[in-house]
Amino acid sequence: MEAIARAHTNIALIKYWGKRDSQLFLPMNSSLSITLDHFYTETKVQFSDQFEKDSLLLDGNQVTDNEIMKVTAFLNHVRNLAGTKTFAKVTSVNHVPTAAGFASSASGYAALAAAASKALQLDLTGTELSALARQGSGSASRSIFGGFVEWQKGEKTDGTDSFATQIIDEKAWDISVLSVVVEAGPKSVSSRDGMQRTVDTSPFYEGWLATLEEDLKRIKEAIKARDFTKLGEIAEANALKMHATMLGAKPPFFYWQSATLDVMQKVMELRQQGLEAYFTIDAGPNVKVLCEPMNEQMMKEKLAALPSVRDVIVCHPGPGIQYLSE
Ligand SMILES: O=C(O)C[C@@](O)(CF)CCOP(=O)(O)OP(=O)(O)O
Repeated sequence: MEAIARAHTNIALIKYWGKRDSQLFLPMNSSLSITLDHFYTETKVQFSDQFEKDSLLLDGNQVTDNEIMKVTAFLNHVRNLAGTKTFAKVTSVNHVPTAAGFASSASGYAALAAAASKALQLDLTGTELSALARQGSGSASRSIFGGFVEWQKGEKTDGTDSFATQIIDEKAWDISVLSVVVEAGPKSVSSRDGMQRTVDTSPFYEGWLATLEEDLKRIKEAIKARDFTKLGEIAEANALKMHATMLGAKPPFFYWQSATLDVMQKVMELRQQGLEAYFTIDAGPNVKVLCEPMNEQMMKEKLAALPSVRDVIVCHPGPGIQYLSE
């Protein structure tokens, strides 16, 4: 029994940053993202009684024990749904600029959820697949769908109401998302550890949470109205608020390098000059710059000209889960 699936990465405009239940990957708040067309993970899963344990080949390399433990824990969810104890061989390839550490847990666990459930002939709905992928990595719940996607936090303690839904598909509104790759510095705190430390110790965390319902409501209005300015302003402010929370953590931490600030300041300067763009940043030094398609080439040239920028890849809204054959 085997299957292959492809899932694309996503960039959050309203960030997921903190869990209310770390076993079930239940978030403190709802989040909203754009699935990207250029970056994806392709994963093949084979179940066989011949296998004595789960194995994972990632980009042609065997992985660490910790990584295989996480995959086995995740596959146990799928095995429980299928009522089997069979082990699996997982082969995964990240089609992302690896040099930039773009290896995305979102596309990785979304592709794994889809391929593993398909291989075991579980005919899951998009909602069920999103809730399953969430238990591998929270942001993976969003990569099940294409276009603009909302992961509703849910209220139930068992997480059955915490899954993503598509707001508009990838063809409904074309926005340019420039992935700006800066110098890869020392390994920073993982998003999983970073959000946990922030929730546990930052006095700014409550203030962050208090603004999110309004941010989400207003950005959905902006999407409905195709109002790029409103969408960009909310997304940029939301990212900055998220990064502010970690500065108050114990011990404090941050992801930005000087190159990150170079890009942020250039985007603000260009906006002042009339070239409208907004930035968002996740748990790393790289920056995603939002602009309208008519400005993407100019933006790409301006950003690529910064000495600390290594690469600029132009993305657009991309598709949800795809099943492939050999
Ligand atoms: O994507 C976002 O909403 C914002 C972030 O990227 C950070 F900026 C968080 C992603 O966290 P994830 O890797 O999904 O954590 P997990 O559930 O502990 O695996």
